[in-house]
Amino acid sequence: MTSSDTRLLTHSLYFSYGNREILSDVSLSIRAGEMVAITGENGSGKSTLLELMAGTMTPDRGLVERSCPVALVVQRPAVPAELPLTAGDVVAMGTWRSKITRKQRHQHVSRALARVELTGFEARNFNELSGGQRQRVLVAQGLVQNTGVLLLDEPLASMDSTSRTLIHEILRSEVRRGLAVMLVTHDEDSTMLADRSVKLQHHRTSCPELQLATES
Ligand SMILES: Nc1ncnc2c1ncn2[C@@H]1O[C@H](COP(=O)(O)OP(=O)(O)OP(=O)(O)O)[C@@H](O)[C@H]1O
Repeated sequence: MTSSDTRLLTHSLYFSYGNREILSDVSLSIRAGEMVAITGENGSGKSTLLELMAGTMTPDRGLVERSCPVALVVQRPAVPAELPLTAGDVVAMGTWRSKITRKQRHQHVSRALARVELTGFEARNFNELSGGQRQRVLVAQGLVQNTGVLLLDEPLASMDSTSRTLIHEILRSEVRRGLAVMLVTHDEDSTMLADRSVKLQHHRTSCPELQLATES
């Protein structure tokens, strides 16, 4: 790690699906108390990059360094429609690392659902919620993990403006408390809210601030 408050670092990542190159020489980092937006066209490799950073996929070449546990909030979780998982179950999945009692687990889940304004939704079937409500449940699952890094894959995609504002406020408040947040987004407001943004293009990252610095 280059600096003591760096939470996650990627060194020259390369990744291909078969012989199709997706990421080439991607290096980036995120510090404690920082929010970074990852942008780029559909298919540019944003979700793949998050999976590599979270460790749920392995790069072909390059290195990911993590100074703390990392939570990943995926875009669409693999919850089969016939599996009767409740919103509470989905949030509780985020507590698997914690050695806590059943009662404490229940309290953590209720608190996380209350934060995303879904109090009383605990016993509701996850697959019967609206798209925006499901996304709020997933954000709650990310928050309940209490990690040092939170990676979110398009967390606001199906949300109305009230929910977007709520999630923005929650994320900013977590960042103020020292969380490192990296979110994939196509949403201008989220990009504006981030401390910096990194664009994936032609398999690589382009960093607007660095480009401006070299142009001037
Ligand atoms: N399991 C897979 N096998 C083969 N190709 C894949 C697989 N997953 C993704 N891809 C391909 O890799 C490329 C990058 O996908 P990825 O989902 O990382 O992009 P993205 O930038 O997150 O896209 P979007 O903005 O549409 O969510 C796409 O062309 C996609 O079709």
